[in-house]
Amino acid sequence: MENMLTQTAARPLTNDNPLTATNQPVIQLRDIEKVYQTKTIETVALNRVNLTINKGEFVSIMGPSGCGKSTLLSIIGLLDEPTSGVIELDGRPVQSYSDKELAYLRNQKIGFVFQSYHLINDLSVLDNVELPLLYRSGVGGKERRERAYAALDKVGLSARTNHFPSQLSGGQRQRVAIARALAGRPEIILADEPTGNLDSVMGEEIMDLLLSLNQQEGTTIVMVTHDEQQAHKTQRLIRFFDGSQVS
Ligand SMILES: Nc1ncnc2c1ncn2[C@@H]1O[C@H](COP(=O)(O)OP(=O)(O)OP(=O)(O)O)[C@@H](O)[C@H]1O
Repeated sequence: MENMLTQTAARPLTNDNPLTATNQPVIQLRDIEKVYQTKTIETVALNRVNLTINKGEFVSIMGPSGCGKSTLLSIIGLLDEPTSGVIELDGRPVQSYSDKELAYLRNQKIGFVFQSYHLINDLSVLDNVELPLLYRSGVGGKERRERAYAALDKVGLSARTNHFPSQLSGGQRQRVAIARALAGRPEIILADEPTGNLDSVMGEEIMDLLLSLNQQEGTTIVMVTHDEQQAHKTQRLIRFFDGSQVS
């Protein structure tokens, strides 16, 4: 593997670049409830969840199928709204942000990585990584390309920029998806079972990459996983059951 993040030199330690978790809350959930109502059934997906995640933390979330993990990530990532409760980002309730500020948070502060990669098969690796930057004001063509190359270099895929997703292994595809998130320079990465489709060797590689991002760049990571071993590599393991945090 060429030039993985794990092999790059750590950046100097500054307030913006902590090498370990800080005591500064970046995400706070207060009494979050999410109720899905269909014609026939009401499902309480999240039941009064209270959670604080500090800047620079790597937190994993585990729990049985249907206990609300993906709902929690969607709400933290501002893709979905809670039925009640307050979310604070950087100490400020999300409700107090303007639409413009919310769009900024969604697009720039937070990066998403999904189990099924969500790559576009007709686009090259480089174009996949550049794509979200097209929707960013203030990022011109030259900078887009530079950021995409840099992100692909970080995940060890600089030799694959002209490949298409179908020409890559599952682990490589997930690395492209991580590079796509990194090109946006997010402070927070929300990863929903990022190794769920991978065999154990490739899963380890992706996990090492996420650990390096957290340790070397200070990126806050919240990861849903079914893998106990991987969860134990993170700084904190939160268990959910039936919409509530149990430990
Ligand atoms: N759009 C929706 N409409 C109705 N019910 C929903 C909706 N999305 C999720 N649910 C329900 O909310 C509960 C929590 O779902 P969620 O996807 O958050 O669970 P999960 O822990 O991520 O599960 P898995 O591990 O299987 O992915 C489940 O009972 C699910 O059926």
